[in-house]
Amino acid sequence: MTQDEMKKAAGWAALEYVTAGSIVGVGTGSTVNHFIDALASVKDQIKGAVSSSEASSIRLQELGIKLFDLNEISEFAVYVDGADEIDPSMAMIKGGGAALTREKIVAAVAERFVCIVDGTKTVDVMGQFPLPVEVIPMAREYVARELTKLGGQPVYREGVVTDNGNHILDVHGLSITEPVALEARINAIVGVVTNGLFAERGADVLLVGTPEGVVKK
Ligand SMILES: O=C[C@H](O)[C@H](O)[C@H](O)COP(=O)(O)O
Repeated sequence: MTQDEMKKAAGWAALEYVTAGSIVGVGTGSTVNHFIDALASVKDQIKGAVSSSEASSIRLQELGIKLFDLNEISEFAVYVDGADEIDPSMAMIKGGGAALTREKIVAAVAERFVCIVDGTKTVDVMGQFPLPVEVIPMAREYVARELTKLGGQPVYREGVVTDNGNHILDVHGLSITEPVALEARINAIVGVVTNGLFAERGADVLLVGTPEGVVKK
C-alpha cells in the first residue's frame, strides 16, 4: 500500500463524522484533498464548507461545494485536517503546506477536530519534522534569533509567502516533550503570527490510514 493510498483511506473514513445539513471545516494538504473528494460525494446533503486556505477553497469550489466565510458562522461541529506529526497526547505539528494560521483559526471555532493521517505521521515525541512558524516579514531575523535561544535551528522557507502575506521559518532540532508550553512560548515572541504546534487545542479524533485499514484513536 502506498502512502497516498493510506492518506486516501483516512480521508474517506472522515466522512463518518460529517452530518447532514452541516457546515464542515476543511483543512489543507494532500490528505485533506482526499477528504474534499469524499465530501463532494455527499455535497447535496451538507450546507457547505469553511476553508482554511486558498488551495482548499479552489478545490472545494471546483467540486461544487458551497463556501462560507468564517465570520458568517459562530459555530460548527467538525473540522477535518491532516498533520505533519501527531503525538500520543493528540498534539500535532502542522504547517508543512504553510497553511497553519488559517487552520488554527478555523479549528478554534469547531467543536471537534478530526485528524486524518497516514501511518508515517504518528510519533512518540514530535520534532523530527521541522516546526513551521509564520512570521511578519520584517520580524523574520529577530524571531529567528529568539528561536535559536530556545534551542532550535530556524531555516527561512525561501520563496514561500503564506495566504496572509507572511514568511515561514522551519525550526529544526527540537525535541518537543512539552508541546503546550512550547506553543505558548513561541507565540509570545513579538513578530510571530502563530506556530505549527496544535497542542493547547489538539485533535479530538485521530484516523490513521495503515496497510491493515483505518485505525481510530
Ligand atoms: O499547512 C499544511 C497543513 O498543516 C497540512 O495539514 C499538513 O502539512 C499535512 O499535509 P499532508 O496531508 O499533505 O501531509
